[in-house]
Amino acid sequence: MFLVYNPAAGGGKARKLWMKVKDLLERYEIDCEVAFTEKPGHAMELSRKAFESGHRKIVAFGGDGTMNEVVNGIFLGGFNLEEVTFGWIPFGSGKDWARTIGVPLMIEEAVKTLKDGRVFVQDLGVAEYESSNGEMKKRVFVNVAGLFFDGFVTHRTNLLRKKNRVSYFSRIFSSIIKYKPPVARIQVDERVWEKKIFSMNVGICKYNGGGMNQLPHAVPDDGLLAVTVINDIGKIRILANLYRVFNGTLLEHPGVEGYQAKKVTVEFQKKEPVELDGESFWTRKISFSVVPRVLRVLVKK
Ligand SMILES: Nc1ncnc2c1ncn2[C@@H]1O[C@H](COP(=O)(O)OP(=O)(O)OP(=O)(O)O)[C@@H](O)[C@H]1O
Repeated sequence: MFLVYNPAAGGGKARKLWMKVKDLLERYEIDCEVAFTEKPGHAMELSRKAFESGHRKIVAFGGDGTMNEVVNGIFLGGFNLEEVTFGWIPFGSGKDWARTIGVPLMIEEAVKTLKDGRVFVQDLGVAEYESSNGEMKKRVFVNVAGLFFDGFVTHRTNLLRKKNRVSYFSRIFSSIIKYKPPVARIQVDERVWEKKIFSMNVGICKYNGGGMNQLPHAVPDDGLLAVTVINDIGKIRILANLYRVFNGTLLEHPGVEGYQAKKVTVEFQKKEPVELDGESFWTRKISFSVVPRVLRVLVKK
């Protein structure tokens, strides 16, 4: 087994937990090679190298961003994802992927799952987008992608030096005030619209932003992308209905549309921030598709 350990996860708190994780790995007799990430993007390189040197069980310690990089390392390396079994010890602000698929959120139980868990095979999201120099790029996502307000707020929170629930929620509120919904052209399978949208998510799983249920209709292994479109219903209504992302009733609001689709394309009039599993970048055009049941993940029995 190969462990990619992100010491920067959880605002750097992960670094202090290494001895605890090491003890747990020994206690559960899990034999593994470990590598620490040294910079953003490094987890991708480490997982690709682990595959090349023969590892087929690749595990990460970190948040959704670390898992995203570990999976992208294998996918963008051109290797067959189905040959790998991924494991995850979730840590950090986003344990959102874990919430849907059943990876334990507590460290000890997550370590134990690496030993005695069962394999769950889920779909994989694929994003193809125009990069800043006009080149088309491809990246996969394991959990949720966010556009419009979701892309904007993720971009702004990623710039925060100190990340905790208070700074995160104050960023959400200040972003709601600041955000100006743009007009965009959206295609969800055969349906096409050109309109102002407040926020949009495309995902394999349900949660993002640290426990917000943005895609209550997502089924991780149905071969489809779940899509939520929040129309431009006005900031007062947005604030008054914010509770719906916490109690799973988002789609019950008449201003919110839910779809299941195989292909989604969004074209903005100018570059806008978009996020994939919490990692943000700017693009003018992005398409999403899905590879059904290809990602093998260890989850609780
Ligand atoms: N050694 C490092 N120093 C700084 N950043 C790193 C390092 N290793 C990895 N990273 C970056 O840390 C970021 C956060 O990782 P991850 O999402 O797993 O944790 P997190 O605590 O949930 O993150 P966040 O709170 O930033 O959302 C990723 O963008 C990753 O590329």
